[in-house]
Amino acid sequence: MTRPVKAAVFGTGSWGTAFAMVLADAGCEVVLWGRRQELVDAINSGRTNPDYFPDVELPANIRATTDPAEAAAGADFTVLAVPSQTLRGNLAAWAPLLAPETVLVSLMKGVELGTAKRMSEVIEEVAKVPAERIAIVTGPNLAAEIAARQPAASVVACVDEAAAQRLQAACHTPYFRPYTSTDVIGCELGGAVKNVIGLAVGIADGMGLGDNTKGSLITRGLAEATRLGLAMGADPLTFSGLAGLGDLVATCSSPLSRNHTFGTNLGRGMTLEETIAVTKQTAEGVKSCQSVADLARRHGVDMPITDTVVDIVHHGKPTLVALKELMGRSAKPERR
Ligand SMILES: NC(=O)c1ccc[n+]([C@@H]2O[C@H](COP(=O)([O-])OP(=O)(O)OC[C@H]3O[C@@H](n4cnc5c(N)ncnc54)[C@H](O)[C@@H]3O)[C@@H](O)[C@H]2O)c1
Ligand SMILES: O=P(O)(O)OC[C@H](O)CO
Repeated sequence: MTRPVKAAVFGTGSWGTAFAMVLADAGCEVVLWGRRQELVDAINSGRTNPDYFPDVELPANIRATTDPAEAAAGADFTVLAVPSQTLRGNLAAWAPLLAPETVLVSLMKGVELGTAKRMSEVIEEVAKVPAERIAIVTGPNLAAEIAARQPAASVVACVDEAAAQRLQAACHTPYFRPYTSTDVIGCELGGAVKNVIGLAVGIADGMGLGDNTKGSLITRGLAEATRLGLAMGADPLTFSGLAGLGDLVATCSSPLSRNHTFGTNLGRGMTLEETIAVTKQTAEGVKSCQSVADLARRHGVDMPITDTVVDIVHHGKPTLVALKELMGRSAKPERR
C-alpha cells in the first residue's frame, strides 16, 4: 500500500488555507504552519480558520502547527503562501528544516523589491535547491471561491515536467483542475503583472469609468505582460492561458480581488495611507508594481500602464492627470 502524499503549507492566510483544503480534498496529509498560536489552536480545535473562512469546515486531514520543523518534516511538497516581500527572510529560517527531496511550491504572485527577483529565483537562492525541485501554482484562483469549492482551473509549472505532474496529481480535485506547464518564467510573470493591471482596472472602476476602459486596460495589460515575458525568455502563449488572460479576467472582474479593490479605493479618491489602512489582506501589486517596472527597465521593455500605476501608487500622481498622460502618448501600431 502506498502512503498518502504529505504536504506542508507555510501560511494560514486566505490562499494558504484554501490551497491546503485543495490538497486535503485531493487526498494529501496536510500540515499548515501559522505564526499565531491562537489561530493554530482555533484551526485544530474548531476545524475552521476563523480569521479568513469562519464558515468553511476544514477537512479532517489538515492540522496546524506553529512549529516549522514539525510542518516541514517528511513533506513531499512544501508550499509557500506568505507575502512575497517576506519570503526571503522566512525561507532563510525554514531552509535547514526542509525534507531532503521535497518539492518547494510557490503560491505567491509577487516580485521581490530591490532585487526584482521572481519568487522561484528567491527560493532557489535561499533554499539552495535546483530549479527541478521548485514549482509554482497560478491562475484564476480567488481563494474564497476555491474555499467554497467552486470550479476553477489552474496551472502548476516546473521546469521538470515530471515534478509538475506529481504536483498536478496531488492537487487535482473535482472542483480544482490543474494543468501542467514548464514555463515557470511566463507563469510567474503572468501572476505578478495581473496584480498591477488589477490595480489599474480598480482605479478606473473607482473613477467611474466603464467597460471599454476595462477591456482596453486588460488587453493592453496583457500586451505588457507578454512583451516582458518575451524579453525574459517566457513562452508568449503562456500569457493567453490561465496564468495570463485567465487570471487577468478573474482579478479585473472580481470584488474579491484585493488588488482590484485596492485600486478601486484609490480611484474613488482615498489616499494611499487610507487605502492601506482598510486593506486587511495582501495586495501584492502595491509593492510589486515597482519591481515589475524595474524588470521592464532592465529588459528595455515599454510598460506604460505599469508605470502609470507606480506613479499613482508611489508618487502620488493624481489619477486624472495619470489617465490624461496615458491616453496622450503617441499613437502606434497594436503589434510591434
Ligand atoms: N488570496 C487569493 O485569492 C490568492 C490566490 C492566488 C495567489 N495568491 C497569492 O498568495 C500569496 C499569499 O496571499 P494570501 O492571499 O494568502 O494573503 P493573506 O494576506 O490572506 O495571508 C498572508 C499570510 O501570511 C502571513 N504573514 C504576513 N506577514 C508575514 C510575515 N512577515 N512572516 C510570515 N507570515 C506572514 C499572514 O499572517 C497570513 O497568514 C500572495 O502572493 C498572493 O498574491 C492569493
Ligand atoms: O486578491 P488578489 O488580487 O490577490 O487576487 C487573487 C488571485 O491572485 C486571483 O487569481
